[in-house]
Amino acid sequence: MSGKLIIFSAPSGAGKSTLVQYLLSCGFDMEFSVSATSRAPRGTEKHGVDYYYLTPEEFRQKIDNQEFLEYEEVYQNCYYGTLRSEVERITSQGKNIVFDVDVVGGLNIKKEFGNRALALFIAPPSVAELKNRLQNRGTDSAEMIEKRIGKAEFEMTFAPKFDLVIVNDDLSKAKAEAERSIREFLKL
Ligand SMILES: Nc1ncnc2c1ncn2[C@@H]1O[C@H](COP(=O)(O)OP(=O)(O)OP(=O)(O)O)[C@@H](O)[C@H]1O
Ligand SMILES: Nc1nc2c(ncn2[C@@H]2O[C@H](COP(=O)(O)O)[C@@H](O)[C@H]2O)c(=O)[nH]1
Repeated sequence: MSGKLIIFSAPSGAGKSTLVQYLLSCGFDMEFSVSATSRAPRGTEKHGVDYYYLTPEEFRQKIDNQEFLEYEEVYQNCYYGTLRSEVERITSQGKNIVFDVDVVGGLNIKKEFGNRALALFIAPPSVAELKNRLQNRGTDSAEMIEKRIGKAEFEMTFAPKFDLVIVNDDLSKAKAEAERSIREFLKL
C-alpha cells in the first residue's frame, strides 16, 4: 500500500500554508507532512503538529544519519527538512501526503517520486503584494521579510519546473483550482 504525494511550494508569503490548511479541511484522504526545523516555535505553534522543533545540532546529526528525504538551510543556521520516517509513516498506511515546503525542497521530492507526486507552485500576483502579505501577517521582523523577499525573486524562476502553477491572487479562485487539480490527480 502506498499513497500519493502532493507538494505545495512557493516563495514565503505566497499563501501555500493557507491553501494547504484549506485542502486539509476538504475531506481528502491525505495527511500533512510535519517537517523538522531548527527555528523556534512562533505563537501557538506546537511540536509534532506544526513542525518537529530541533536544535541546529540535533538537525545536523540527523543530516549525518541520512534521515532526511530533503533538507535546506533556508536562512542562515535555520534548517528545514522532510524526515524520511514522516513520509514512510503516512504513505505506508496507504494515505496520501501533502507537503508545504520551499521551492528547492519541493523539486527534490518531485525528482525522487516522479509521477507518484504532484508538484504545485503557488505564485504571488507580484513581489510587492508578497511583501504586503508578509507585513500584514505580522510574524516576521523587517530584516526577515527582506531576506524572504530576496529569496522569492530567485525562487520565481523555478516555476516552469513544476507540474502546475497556481497564481494566488483571488484566494477563492486559487482554492478552487488547487482542489480541482488534486481531485484530478487522485482520480476522485
Ligand atoms: N489570496 C490572498 N490574498 C490576500 N492575502 C492572502 C492570500 N492568500 C494568503 N494570504 C495571506 O498572506 C499571508 C501569507 O500566507 P501564508 O502564511 O499562507 O504563506 P506561505 O506561503 O505559507 O508563507 P511561509 O512560507 O512563510 O510559511 C497570510 O497572512 C495569509 O492570510
Ligand atoms: N525544503 C524545505 N522547506 C521547508 C520545509 N518545511 C517548511 N519549509 C519552508 O521554509 C520556509 C519558512 O517557513 P516558516 O514556517 O518559517 O514560515 C517556507 O518557505 C516553508 O515552506 C521542509 O521540510 N523542507
